[in-house]
Amino acid sequence: MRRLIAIRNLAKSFGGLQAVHDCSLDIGRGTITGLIGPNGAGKTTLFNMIAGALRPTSGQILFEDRDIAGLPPHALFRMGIVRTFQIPHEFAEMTVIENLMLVPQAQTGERLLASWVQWGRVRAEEEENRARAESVLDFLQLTRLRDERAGNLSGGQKKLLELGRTMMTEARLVLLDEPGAGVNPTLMGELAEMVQRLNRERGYTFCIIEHDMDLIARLCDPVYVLAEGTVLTHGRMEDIRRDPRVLEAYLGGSAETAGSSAGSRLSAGGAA
Ligand SMILES: Nc1ncnc2c1ncn2[C@@H]1O[C@H](COP(=O)(O)OP(=O)(O)OP(=O)(O)O)[C@@H](O)[C@H]1O
Repeated sequence: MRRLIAIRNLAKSFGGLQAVHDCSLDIGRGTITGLIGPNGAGKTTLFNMIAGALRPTSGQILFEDRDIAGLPPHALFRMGIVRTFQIPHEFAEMTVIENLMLVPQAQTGERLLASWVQWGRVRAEEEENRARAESVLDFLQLTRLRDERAGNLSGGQKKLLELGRTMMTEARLVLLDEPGAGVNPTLMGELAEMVQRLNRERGYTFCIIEHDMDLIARLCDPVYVLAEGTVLTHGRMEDIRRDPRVLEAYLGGSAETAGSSAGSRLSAGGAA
């Protein structure tokens, strides 16, 4: 498997707290890689560093062998690293299709002078953009909601729209932050299917943080387990579920936080 991302000895401290340390992992090209771990394990901090929202204290993030650690989000976006958020950030007053058409960067139409002197080209770009947005809606089976205000969508539909927004870019690596949070089981199934199709048919590589272990088991291979800021183990979910060190990490985490049953989180049918 060729690597798309190689993280080497990554660390991030907040004052005296080492949120991530000695963290090394690979994201293979064309994989759907999962990232799990108890609360406070450092998953979001790691995502923030890959997406450029946080500058690492030390270590490397190699994207196709180029060190991208510390590059700003817009530079990473241009390279095809796209992050979607736990809370979808649609423009509520705009329609679904308008939300999609907003995404492409640096269109000719956004440059005032160009819009005066290159009117034909601007029109052509806009038509191309609209056609792409229509095909995204078709792919996500959201065409019936094309002219709906995005603010009126359900939580799960907003997540599909968020996935659609990544499809309007030249995404190479999509970082999905808890796609399953707050989504009903039917839409969860649709979302999972879309991720699989984007992976299979469009060659997107995904890295997913998720507390729903069934969703992780369904989608991800490999799965990395983070605990106390570093990689505890990685492998297939069915092996990870049986790993006593993983159970131990979750038991420790749950004792400090929610107090829920760590065993049931990891067993089939349980969410963290
Ligand atoms: N901006 C920050 N300033 C100070 N401490 C932070 C900051 N962000 C995260 N931390 C701390 O870093 C540690 C790792 O947090 P992080 O959010 O990365 O964990 P997580 O695995 O994503 O947890 P969860 O599953 O609960 O979202 C925690 O102890 C957290 O309190």
